[in-house]
Amino acid sequence: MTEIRLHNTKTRSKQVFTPIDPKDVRMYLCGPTVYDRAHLGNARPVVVFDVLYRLLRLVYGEECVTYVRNFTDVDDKINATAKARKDAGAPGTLEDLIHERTQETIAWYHEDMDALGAMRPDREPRATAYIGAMIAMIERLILAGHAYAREGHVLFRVRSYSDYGKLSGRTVDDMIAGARVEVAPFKEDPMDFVLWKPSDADLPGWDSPWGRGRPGWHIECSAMSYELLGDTFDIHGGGIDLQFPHHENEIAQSCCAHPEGSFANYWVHNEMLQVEGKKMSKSLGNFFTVRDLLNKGVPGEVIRFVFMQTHYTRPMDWTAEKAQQAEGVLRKWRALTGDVTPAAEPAPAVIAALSDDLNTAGAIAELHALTGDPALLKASAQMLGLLLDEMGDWAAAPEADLSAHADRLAALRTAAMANKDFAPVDAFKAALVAAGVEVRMSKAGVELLPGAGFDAALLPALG
Ligand SMILES: Nc1ncnc2c1ncn2[C@@H]1O[C@H](COP(=O)(O)OP(=O)(O)OP(=O)(O)O)[C@@H](O)[C@H]1O
Ligand SMILES: [Zn+2]
Repeated sequence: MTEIRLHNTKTRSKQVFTPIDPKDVRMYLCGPTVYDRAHLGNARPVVVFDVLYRLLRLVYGEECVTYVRNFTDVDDKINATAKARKDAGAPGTLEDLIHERTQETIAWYHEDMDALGAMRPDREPRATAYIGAMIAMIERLILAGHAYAREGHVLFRVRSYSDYGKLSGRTVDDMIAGARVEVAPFKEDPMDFVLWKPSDADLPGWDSPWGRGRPGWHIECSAMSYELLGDTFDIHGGGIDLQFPHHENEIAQSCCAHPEGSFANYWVHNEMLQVEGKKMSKSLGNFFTVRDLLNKGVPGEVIRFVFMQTHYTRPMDWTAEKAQQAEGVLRKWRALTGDVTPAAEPAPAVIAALSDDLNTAGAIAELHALTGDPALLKASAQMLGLLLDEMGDWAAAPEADLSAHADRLAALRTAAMANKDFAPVDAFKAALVAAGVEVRMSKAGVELLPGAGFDAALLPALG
């Protein structure tokens, strides 16, 4: 059987992956909070873990892998968007509007992630369907002395769990010094975190032994993974931004509520998609959505390809240039493999690259070597979620012929050199750029290339 190696954050090393039960390989990924469209950064873990899911299914068998990714559908940000709609006069109760918002966001999420060629996980639990399981887990924690109730809140007693901080390699004292922790009067210790909190009368809430309230974010993943995957499972994934405190807290809760288990054996974290060196995030406002790109005409397959060119443990930027190169390669491969029936198995070298801690860039390099064997190329690319029929043959649309526009721009430039009036050149060039054309002007001549957001309908008239 193919040996898979994964970088395990827990041990800070690349390890051979040995499942607990090869007939039932179990993976949990922290999913989105469903209050708005996913930005491009949110899509990175989806693609990374989709590649891992596909690999696990190939190695262990399609029926032998369970992949769970949750939807966090209880959150202040969701409430805020629903409230804004209500204030703007939308009909229905706040509860209706919250439900409407989460339903709509989940549908968008599916649409956008489907477009990236990501398979749907086997289970996609919504937090609101597991409130009972969360309450049960919190009760166990209180009974075992790992949590305490105060003023309608329940808090996890961080100092009661001696392994706290192991995943992220910090001591509790470092964490207190380094993090801005909320010092609330009901906390025994500033590090303690919320398992349950009271809810305002007009916001979603559930009856509990501690009054009407709602769960903290961290307990959601502990409860849902326990219910669906058990007290010990194989792989837990998420963005590196979640390592502390979210994952640290998940471990503390799960291991203290179910000391008979060890929670997740392998922790796999993807690095961030960045914008000028900073994490793309809603709070920094430096984001664009997957939908923005798709609407600009960037095929989902191109987005996926660009992601896979960088190892998941490295930060990466999105650039139009990378998208353009990816598009060029995919067009070529799609033309080569169009009607070809894929080979029965992917190339061993592609599987070997993926098995080596998801070396997707290495796997793509292997694909480049397979262009002489279209059937094998197709089977191997499909292993990576590329060249799939269900992604639609976007590459069937011919590349735009921009030669007439290039000639026109060259003629305008020649005229401008003579009469020193560059305004017409600049205007024509700006119109091309607005249509998504990449304009390269040099002494040698004018070159026009359709960029990632190219739209032929916006091309300027030739006059
Ligand atoms: N820039 C990024 N690059 C890669 N992964 C990211 C990035 N931003 C968020 N993620 C991941 O996206 C997933 C969904 O996260 P979540 O819904 O909490 O994001 P969010 O709160 O909308 O994002 P933000 O961090 O922008 O506020 C998580 O696994 C998280 O690690
Ligand atoms: Zn989680």
